[in-house]
Amino acid sequence: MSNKQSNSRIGIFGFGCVGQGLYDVLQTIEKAGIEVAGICVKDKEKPRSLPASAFTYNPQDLLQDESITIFAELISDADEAYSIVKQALKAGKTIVSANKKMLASHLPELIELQQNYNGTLLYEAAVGGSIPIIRTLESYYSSEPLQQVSGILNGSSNFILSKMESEGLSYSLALQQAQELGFAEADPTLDVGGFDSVNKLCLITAHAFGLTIKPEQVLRFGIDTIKKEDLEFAKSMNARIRLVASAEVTEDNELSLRVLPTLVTEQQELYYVTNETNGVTIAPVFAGEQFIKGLGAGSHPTGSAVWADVSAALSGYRYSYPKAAIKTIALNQDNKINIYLRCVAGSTLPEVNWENLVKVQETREAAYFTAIISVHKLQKIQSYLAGKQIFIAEITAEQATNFALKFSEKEEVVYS
Ligand SMILES: NC(=O)C1=CN([C@@H]2O[C@H](COP(=O)(O)OP(=O)(O)OC[C@H]3O[C@@H](n4cnc5c(N)ncnc54)[C@H](OP(=O)(O)O)[C@@H]3O)[C@@H](O)[C@H]2O)C=CC1
Ligand SMILES: N[C@@H](CC=O)C(=O)O
Repeated sequence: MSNKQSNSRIGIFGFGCVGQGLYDVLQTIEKAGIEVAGICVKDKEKPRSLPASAFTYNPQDLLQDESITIFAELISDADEAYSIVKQALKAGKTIVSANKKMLASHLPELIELQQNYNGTLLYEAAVGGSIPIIRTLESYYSSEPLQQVSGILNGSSNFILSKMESEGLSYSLALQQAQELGFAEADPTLDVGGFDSVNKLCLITAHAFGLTIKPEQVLRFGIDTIKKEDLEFAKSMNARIRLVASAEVTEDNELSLRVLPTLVTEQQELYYVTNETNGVTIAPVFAGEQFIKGLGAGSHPTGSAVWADVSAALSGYRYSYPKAAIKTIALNQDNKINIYLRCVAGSTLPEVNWENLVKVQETREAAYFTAIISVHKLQKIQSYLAGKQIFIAEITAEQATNFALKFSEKEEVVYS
């Protein structure tokens, strides 16, 4: 067995929730054999759990230290993370990152840098926290075509939805708890607005389908406008609302991507995924559907995923992006979905060739619609709808019918 790990020195960028988690894991695992060479942080005034001598405030102190074998980039600043990772890769070094925002924004360039300079970049912790999803797609499903990869990829949103649903917490109190527990991003809009799930979906798509997609290309609605009425609607359908990210191959053999609040029923695994847990379904063409569930955020679960990458990288593991070499699929967002839409009473919806747009119910405060719309058309009005207190969830055709049946004053709304 290789004894490569016994002489390894690691440089850690960031000592927040994840950085501390990795540090704890390294201290606890006997024979980890990794020496922490230094930790780079930003705030000189912050109280720390380690002596001041463990820290530096200048990234170059680590990046230019020739004795360091491997880096872990675990900071909350995506721009600075990009510059750290780029410099490390250009020097042909090995670096593990948890920064999905940075990774999804620069993936094609980061893949090229690894090829050009023979560096290594791993990022299991960036998707699904402790769930080994990237390595499963990359290594185990390197050659089998996949039909779908979908699931809950954001711990904070799931925590908020669970707490509102099971404990009746307000949205703002549940968000505050997610922040206090270290699950939320420095800017929680990334979590509740669905951006974080989009970034993770882009990373999944590169490994599962061989496509590098820009985050802006993905349809995205979050849970930031949710109200208790929406949870009551879901309950009346014997369902729960989950923020679901999905990459699926359509009937025309093209790839459709979206992040949407979605009604899930007791028959679906995602119904039972609660709090900061994430859950991902992989549907390979031959193997049959599989479901992986695990803690999607938090200090030690994420630290564990970083350590798994550090350990694998030190044994010579690197991603090969096997599906990119095959690249038989293109992105197409023309597939149609059924949606539930709640808006302020009297609001005007944009005219985008809705199909079956039905105003199911109107109260003094809100109007409730169901409709069919293509992913592409919904994406076109995504920015128009933002900021208008509109909540959208994907539902099934059966749920749309059942919702309409509950109200006798069903009214068809026809646009051009
Ligand atoms: N929290 C989680 O559960 C998960 C987080 N991630 C990702 O991991 C990364 C870290 O998240 P998390 O630990 O929660 O964040 P925290 O906010 O808890 O910690 C961020 C750390 O980054 C440091 N930092 C920020 N900017 C700089 C900079 N310019 N130079 C050096 N250090 C800097 C901070 O320094 P200082 O201590 O001085 O403030 C702090 O130590 C993020 O990319 C996040 O998206 C991924 C999976 C799960
Ligand atoms: N903010 C993220 C942290 C892990 O990726 C989340 O809530 O999932």
